[in-house]
Amino acid sequence: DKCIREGILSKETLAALSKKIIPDINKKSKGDAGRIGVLGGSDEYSGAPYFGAYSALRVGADLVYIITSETAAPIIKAYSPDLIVYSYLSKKHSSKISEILKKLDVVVIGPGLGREDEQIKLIFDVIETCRSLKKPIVIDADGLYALSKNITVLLNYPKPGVILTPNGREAARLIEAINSNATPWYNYWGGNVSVLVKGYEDTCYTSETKFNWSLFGGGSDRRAAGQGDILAGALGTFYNWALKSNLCENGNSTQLAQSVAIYAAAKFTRTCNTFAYVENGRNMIASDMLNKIHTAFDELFSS
Ligand SMILES: NC(=O)C1=CN([C@@H]2O[C@H](COP(=O)(O)OP(=O)(O)OC[C@H]3O[C@@H](n4cnc5c(N)ncnc54)[C@H](O)[C@@H]3O)[C@@H](O)[C@H]2O)[C@@H](O)CC1
Ligand SMILES: Nc1ncnc2c1ncn2[C@@H]1O[C@H](COP(=O)(O)OP(=O)(O)OP(=O)(O)O)[C@@H](O)[C@H]1O
Repeated sequence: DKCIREGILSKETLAALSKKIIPDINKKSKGDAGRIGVLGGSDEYSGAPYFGAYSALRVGADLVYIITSETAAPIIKAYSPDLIVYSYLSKKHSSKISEILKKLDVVVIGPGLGREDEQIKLIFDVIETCRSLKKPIVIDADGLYALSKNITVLLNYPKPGVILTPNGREAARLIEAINSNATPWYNYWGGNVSVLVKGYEDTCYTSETKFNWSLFGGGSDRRAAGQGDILAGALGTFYNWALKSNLCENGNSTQLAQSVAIYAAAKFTRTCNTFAYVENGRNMIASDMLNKIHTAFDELFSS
């Protein structure tokens, strides 16, 4: 079946590389398979950071931390005892946030963050802290809204880089904010920032065009709220694993690691969607996809 438009990476190569990044689980210590943080949640949205964090954990990170608002924290704790939830998502706790960021492998910014000025400014500070710590980050949802309000904040972000995951509308907002014809918009921030534009086709753009691809097929027609959050959390875990795998024989390529992690997360989310849709039909919701993580993971990544 022809369901990927190829750069130099064929869909077979992407599938093989995404299997290669999955770490062994034997003889490891807690933390070796990843410490992922999700910054998001607000008065309105407690589900989005939960979906993201739970997905990162179920995909295989050992420890997943949520940094969220005081209002969302107790709600998320009640959803799951498996997540570590801090109620520090406010300016007054900046130093506590920085301490938590230091121990993370990947930081996922944005699910359910909301669009209050205070939270948006806080995200700019978080990005600056991540830059100085050279933390890989994934930015989704309202994190992308924040980025559109200060589009230069990611310029020349250092390795191991950033992955942005806009839906069509969020991509349009970023393009409007960039407002330049000088370069393809997705290369605006420099070589270490890659972009997944989600939709009927998922398209991966890196600064190395040879690692770009587009994926369609699978999934279902059901567009339940929260699917993007599931993708962003899973991507946090896959990105960490891809960075730690030696995918290139000659040195490490950030862009290849990003491309493979994005492929793993996009394909995984579509496969969870397919399985959940088969069982629930048009009544499917994002929580049904969380129940299909094991089956989807086995289908895609077991050797
Ligand atoms: N259970 C929850 O707590 C959820 C919270 N969410 C959060 O809600 C916040 C806002 O996200 P939204 O996606 O609503 O914000 P957007 O500003 O991206 O979308 C606003 C509205 O635009 C429309 N839209 C979205 N994508 C479109 C597209 N490609 N083409 C045309 N129209 C489109 C939708 O009707 C949407 O309600 C985010 O922080 C997000 O994480 C969502 O993740 C859904 C689940
Ligand atoms: N028309 C479509 N057909 C098939 N799959 C789709 C379609 N639109 C989105 N998807 C898939 O759904 C997943 C999430 O994308 P979506 O556009 O729903 O994100 P989002 O709007 O950020 O989600 P959220 O509701 O969590 O904010 C991706 O894996 C994407 O490939």
